Amino acid sequence: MSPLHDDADPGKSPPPAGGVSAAEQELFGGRLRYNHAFVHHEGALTRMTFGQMASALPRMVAVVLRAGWAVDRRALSGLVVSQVGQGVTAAWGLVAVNRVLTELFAEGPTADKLRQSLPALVVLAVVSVGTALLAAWTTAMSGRLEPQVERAVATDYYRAVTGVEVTATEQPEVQRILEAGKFGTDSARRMLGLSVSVAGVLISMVASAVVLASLHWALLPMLLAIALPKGWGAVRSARREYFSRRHWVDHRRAVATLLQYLTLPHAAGEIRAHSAGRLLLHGYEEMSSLMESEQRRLARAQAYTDLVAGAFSGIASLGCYGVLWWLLTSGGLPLAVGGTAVVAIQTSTARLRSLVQQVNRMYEEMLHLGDTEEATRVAARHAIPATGTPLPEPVRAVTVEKVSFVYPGATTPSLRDVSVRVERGQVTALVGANGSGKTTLAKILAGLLLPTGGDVWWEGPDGERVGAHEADRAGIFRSVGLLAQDYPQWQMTAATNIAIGAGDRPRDMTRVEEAAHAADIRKLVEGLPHGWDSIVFKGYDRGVQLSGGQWQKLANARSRYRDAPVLLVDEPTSALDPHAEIEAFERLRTLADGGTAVVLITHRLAATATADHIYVLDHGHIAEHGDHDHLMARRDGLYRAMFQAQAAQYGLTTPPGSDLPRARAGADTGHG
Ligand SMILES: Nc1ncnc2c1ncn2[C@@H]1O[C@H](COP(=O)(O)OP(=O)(O)OP(=O)(O)O)[C@@H](O)[C@H]1O
Repeated sequence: MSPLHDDADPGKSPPPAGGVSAAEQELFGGRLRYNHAFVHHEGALTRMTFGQMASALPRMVAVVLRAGWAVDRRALSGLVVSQVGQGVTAAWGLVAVNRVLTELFAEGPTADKLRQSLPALVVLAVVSVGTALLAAWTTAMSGRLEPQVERAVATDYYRAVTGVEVTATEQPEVQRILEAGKFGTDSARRMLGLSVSVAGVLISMVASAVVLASLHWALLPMLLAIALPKGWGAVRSARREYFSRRHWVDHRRAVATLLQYLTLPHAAGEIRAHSAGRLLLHGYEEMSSLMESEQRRLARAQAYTDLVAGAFSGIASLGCYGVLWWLLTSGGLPLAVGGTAVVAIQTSTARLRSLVQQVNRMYEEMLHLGDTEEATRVAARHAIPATGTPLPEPVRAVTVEKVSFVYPGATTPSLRDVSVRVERGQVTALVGANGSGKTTLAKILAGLLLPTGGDVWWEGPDGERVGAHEADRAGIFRSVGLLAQDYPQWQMTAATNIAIGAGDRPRDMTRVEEAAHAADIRKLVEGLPHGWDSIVFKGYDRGVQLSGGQWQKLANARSRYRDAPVLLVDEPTSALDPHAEIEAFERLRTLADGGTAVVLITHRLAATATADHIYVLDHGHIAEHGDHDHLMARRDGLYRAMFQAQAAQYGLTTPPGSDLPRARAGADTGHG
């Protein structure tokens, strides 16, 4: 029996040997730790000494402030003014305390001393009201600014990420950097909040320091001596936490995935029918308990660091009060000044405690924000070029010429020396066994992948042509409608599911309805209680559940709505019933007859019988091509063998030499 299936309480079981849980081993095939990239990243970070980090902090604060300045200058200016104001009130408060103490410690009757100290007491009261008002202003302004800064940083990041070449996102290193950047977008918000309060505390501490130094110069270094060990401890703990988080990122993601599956509507049936829930939940418990052991390790290390920092800070406080004692007894400091110094040291150490906590968090947020910055930089480096040679107008044909393609990290090419011609007014079919390269070729035609060898030529009416490598890629995307094999199911309205096919154009409901009609889904959508505004996901108020085939029709409508000269459809009928399937293929034929270049990828060879040209892929190269009759005439041909195998399923195999059965679509339309 697998270790995952015993009834032991995973929370109580000891950490597994080698740090790999049975769940990790069984569900994910081994240890999930951020190794290669982590080491690389850590290398860069460990070079960042305390001093380097101290200088990086203002730079990151500047990033956040710049974003704040760009989105809401008034709120940012309000924040700065209120913070400086609070520093000034803190200094005034100390000066007023000093006045009050000086008056109270002076010679004379108590009533006189109280009267003399009254103005300073009034100043103290005004200062505290002023501080409260300024604090309220700070809260209002930062509440206004923080979400805007988060939005600005997140928008920059996601804009950059969605513009990255698909090939680059296939590189694990790039993928990880882009993924890590996700965590820093809300760090920008927290960073701003923390920067504001850290700035507030710092300003009031500087104000206290100035007042202290003006009372006696020796008091200032003492305050620093108390502060430094705590600062060191904070940075050390934050770095440790950050490294741990990076190291465990894959493990965390896997645990989150396990939980996600448990509530995923798509998986609900299998989870129950296959009893997968128990396995997943047990896996979750076991993997989380491994993370808990890491949390315990971190807590122990942090406690130790806090102890060391606290000890040094305590020794410094002791020294500070000793010097104060000595100054008072030796007559170097008046008693009233000593009293003020005690108040200043007390308030400063309280502020210091909160400063340390906030700097600690700020430091960690800074590292995450740094990841977002790095992700945005890497995304820019791998971005799809924004410019290029415009495509000929109108496009008449696309020629794939001696194209090879190797996926990043792959050892063998997925396409080898492939040449294909796609013309408007024709249906071009790509067929072949699983993994033979059809989808890869479609992605290359769509401009999503650039060939590693050869090129794809976009041809105009007079034979002028532009290669995909130097072409304006946005122009290629505009010229292609795509129905991918694993098309997305947008959990939005039915109308959006079609209109999102042309996200670069304003929505045109008449065309949405036409596209839906062409894909045989219009009647169904219009019959829903909320029609086009129905959300095609059950979790919402206006939510409805579509069947697999209905989803596929919606996706078909989407690719139609794009209304591009080239339409690439990858298994467009895999979920359709036989009648719907035949109709769908007939509609593709009609579309081609109307002037579209239709590229059809399918395993339903009855449909390819009507195609104008068929390319048969085998292990990444074109093994055969021609029309249906031509390919069927090849006695030992791959296409013929596949066609016969499919026909045999229906008991339609004919004796050698006799005519092979024709597909209904082909027979009906007379093509092929
Ligand atoms: N993102 C990827 N990274 C690495 N290799 C890939 C990737 N996508 C596909 N491949 C590999 O490229 C080869 C061709 O895959 P492709 O998806 O193009 O085949 P296909 O002909 O469309 O298959 P199917 O009929 O199963 O859809 C396969 O060996 C596959 O493993």
